[in-house]
Amino acid sequence: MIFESLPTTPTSEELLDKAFSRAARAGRAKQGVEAQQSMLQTASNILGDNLHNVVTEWPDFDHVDPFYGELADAILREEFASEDGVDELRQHLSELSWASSKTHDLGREYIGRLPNDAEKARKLRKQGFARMGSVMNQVEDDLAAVGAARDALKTIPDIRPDVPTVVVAGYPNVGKSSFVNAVTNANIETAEYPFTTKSVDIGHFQHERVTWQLVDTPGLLDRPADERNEIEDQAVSALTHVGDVILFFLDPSGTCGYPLGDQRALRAEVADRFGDTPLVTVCSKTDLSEEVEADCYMSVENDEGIEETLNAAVEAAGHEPELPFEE
Ligand SMILES: Nc1nc2c(ncn2[C@@H]2O[C@H](COP(=O)(O)OP(=O)(O)OP(=O)(O)O)[C@@H](O)[C@H]2O)c(=O)[nH]1
Repeated sequence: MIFESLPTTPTSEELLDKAFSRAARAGRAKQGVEAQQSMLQTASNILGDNLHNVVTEWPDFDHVDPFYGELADAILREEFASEDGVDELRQHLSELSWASSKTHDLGREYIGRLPNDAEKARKLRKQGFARMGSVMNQVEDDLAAVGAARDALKTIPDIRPDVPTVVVAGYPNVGKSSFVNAVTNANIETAEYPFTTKSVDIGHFQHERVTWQLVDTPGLLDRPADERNEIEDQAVSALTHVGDVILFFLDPSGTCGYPLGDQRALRAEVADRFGDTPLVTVCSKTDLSEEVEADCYMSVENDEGIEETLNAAVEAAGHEPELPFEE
């Protein structure tokens, strides 16, 4: 997952400690003005390079897969408590970019101004350090925000946008997880969305030597849109980028507790939200009730129709990917 490899972001204080202690060590190895020069060089390099690294470790959001882009935006809007998610992160990163150049420049500037007198040089070096310290104070909040963003995004559910994906939807208790468990041999990873108590269950199944993802999203695609908050809604929007087909569960048995009319209304809403993504309706729990109109029929209880349901979903997705996905 793209945000997984982001290293911990240092704080301003940590960077200053590191820069000044290394500088002191470098200074001790030299004498007089040279010692001051070496200290300025070391401190500005450490600050400038580390800040630069913090910035360049981030992917370019213009080229991030839309699933991750949109999900990251939702998570960051929550994290920053602001309308701007990724845009706000970009602003913090550009402040850090500025600070990176500024600390490098200050190093150069003060080295250029060092007088020949060792004591005067020491005073000027101290002044240079104070200015670097003030730059770091200015970006303290930016570093903290970038660090918080990194911590929040690190836990994004590990859904792979490049793997063909069946998204499961339908009201609670209609049999979604029983089906997902049945086809994935209960080999399910559960990941929490970092911004909500909602989780996502990701399983895999093989179809003609191709690995597919099966994604269930309890709390998101199992209720009407007006019960989702704005950020949950954006998570749904992110899901529209990964789903190759929606498998919608209709449970006519009455055991799930939702009338068929409500279930059909949810289906219409989900279909609408996913736009051109094909939707396959599966009538579940056929051992319990009369069948209603659907594309396929299934009873996990009787182990009937499971393979057919998978085949219908894969066929509706309408494409076989070129490369099998290896774990
Ligand atoms: N008789 C019968 N019961 C089923 C079948 N499939 C699922 N169930 C039962 O229906 C209940 C709900 O099934 P789940 O698979 O948990 O439903 P879900 O849609 O994943 O529900 P949430 O996890 O709450 O979203 C469970 O008690 C299952 O054992 C079936 O084919 N026949």
